[in-house]
Amino acid sequence: MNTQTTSKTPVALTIAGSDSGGGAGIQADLRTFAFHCVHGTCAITCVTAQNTVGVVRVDAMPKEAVIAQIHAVAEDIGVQAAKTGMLLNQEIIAAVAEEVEALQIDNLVVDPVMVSRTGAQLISDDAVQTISHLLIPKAIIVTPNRYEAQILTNLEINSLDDMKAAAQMIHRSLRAKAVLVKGGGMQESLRGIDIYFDGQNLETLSTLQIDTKNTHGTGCTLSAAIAANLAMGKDLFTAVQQAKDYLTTALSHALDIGKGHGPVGHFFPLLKN
Ligand SMILES: Nc1ncnc2c1ncn2[C@@H]1O[C@H](COP(=O)(O)OP(=O)(O)OP(=O)(O)O)[C@@H](O)[C@H]1O
Ligand SMILES: Cc1ncc(COP(=O)(O)O)c(N)n1
Repeated sequence: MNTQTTSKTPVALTIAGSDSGGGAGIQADLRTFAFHCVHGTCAITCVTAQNTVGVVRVDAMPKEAVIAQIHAVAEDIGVQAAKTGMLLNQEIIAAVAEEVEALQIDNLVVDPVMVSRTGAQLISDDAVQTISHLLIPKAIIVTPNRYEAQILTNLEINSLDDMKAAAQMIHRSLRAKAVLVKGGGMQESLRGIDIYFDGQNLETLSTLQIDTKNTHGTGCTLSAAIAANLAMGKDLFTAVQQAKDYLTTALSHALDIGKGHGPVGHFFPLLKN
């Protein structure tokens, strides 16, 4: 028996909430890391009771517990890249921002989970301010959806030009190193088109539009795939492009489970047909 362990295994950390339905949050992130051959570690910020129809209940972890999880991973295993998802409240966001600064985690992908695809705000106004001012400046990239980009900029976003203006404003006024404004919440002709801006390059990333109601976990999967690619040492734009390809394939293999929006499917590398 070969007892050697694999050396130089890339490690990624997700700091996010648990989704009991397994479609989004920590569960989607760890699955995405695994399908990139990246070892996944996690710091759970909150536990949601949710399914394909909606969120029934959310219980926050104490901020000390969140920090202890990050510490335990960082001081022993090390972290090549991290992503944040649902951070829930101001205390957790501020503590996470302080910790990533102290640990000098440079490859930090911030998915600013604030508003659902349907436009409902998921966190308090205070928490929005804390994400904007404490966390986004520490990110290598921030990935707002349409509504999150609207909140971060106070712009109405209805067109591709609006998405571009928002990406540029988030870069400039919130000091985000790079921005990906996602188009999943746009009208049908723009769905699946994302705008990338890193201060120099303004790129439009478009893919096949997938006609499915099973879109739960798209944002989590995309940001986790970016973090996985960064953990493997890819440059930022390549990491984003390849993550987008992964997400599009996962979306085209989405799982038709539950009564609502089923999760994107990650099993495609294992499927024969
Ligand atoms: N129908 C679709 N076809 C192809 N790509 C899509 C489709 N819907 C969303 N996407 C892509 O999914 C990714 C996530 O975008 P979205 O705007 O849905 O983010 P989100 O709101 O954070 O996700 P979620 O709906 O999971 O909360 C983006 O790359 C977006 O372009
Ligand atoms: C615990 C948790 N985290 C994040 C999301 C958003 O998921 P997504 O934007 O990928 O659908 C969610 N529904 N639940």
